[in-house]
Amino acid sequence: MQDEPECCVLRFGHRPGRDDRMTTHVGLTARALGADRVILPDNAGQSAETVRDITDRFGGPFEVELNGEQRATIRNWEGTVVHLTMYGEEVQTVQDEIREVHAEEPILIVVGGEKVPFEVYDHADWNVGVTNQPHSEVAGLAVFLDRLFDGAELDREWEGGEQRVLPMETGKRVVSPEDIDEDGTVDPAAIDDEG
Ligand SMILES: C[S@@+](CC[C@H](N)C(=O)[O-])C[C@H]1O[C@@H](n2cnc3c(N)ncnc32)[C@H](O)[C@@H]1O
Repeated sequence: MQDEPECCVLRFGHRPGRDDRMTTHVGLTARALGADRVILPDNAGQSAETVRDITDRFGGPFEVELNGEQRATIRNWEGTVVHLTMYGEEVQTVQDEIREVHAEEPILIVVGGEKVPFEVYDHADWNVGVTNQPHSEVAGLAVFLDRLFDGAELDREWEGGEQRVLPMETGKRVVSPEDIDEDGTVDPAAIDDEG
């Protein structure tokens, strides 16, 4: 997040068609929950477009990169590499140590799709399990980011974009960022009820 060393998510592997929604959701979850960048495989162009479009509409900063050299990106990462896997160490055991290291250096969080090769396990500084049960890369990423940022990502401020959602008990309210004062007050005339 802002004012910290970079947090980047790498989606390892992508099967066009079958993985489209999952890969898109990895990108959207990375953006929403505090990462600065997502690296998607170069055959995931449609997912990249969707995540960029959401960033344009709802704000950033957040970078989306397409990169076919995934193994090299992991190997050459200058910082800490965390690989999320059901076979890894318990997140609750290693989260404090990873948070301390991330305060000093960039972190690359690798999530798989299809089978992840052993060299990724071998190269990672930490292989981390969000439980040791099989589930999904999106769920694992969400829990891990929340543990990494200790909940601070929920209060993140967004810059730019075209719209902000106003949280409310019932219904949907969306305004333009320009209609929100620095103290968070919203111009009542700007409120656009969407039903
Ligand atoms: C559906 S799994 C498929 C894993 C694949 N069959 C393999 O053996 O490498 C896709 C991804 O979800 C993530 N994942 C699944 N369960 C997880 C868990 N318990 N903790 C952390 N990540 C998990 C991992 O990143 C994994 O690569």
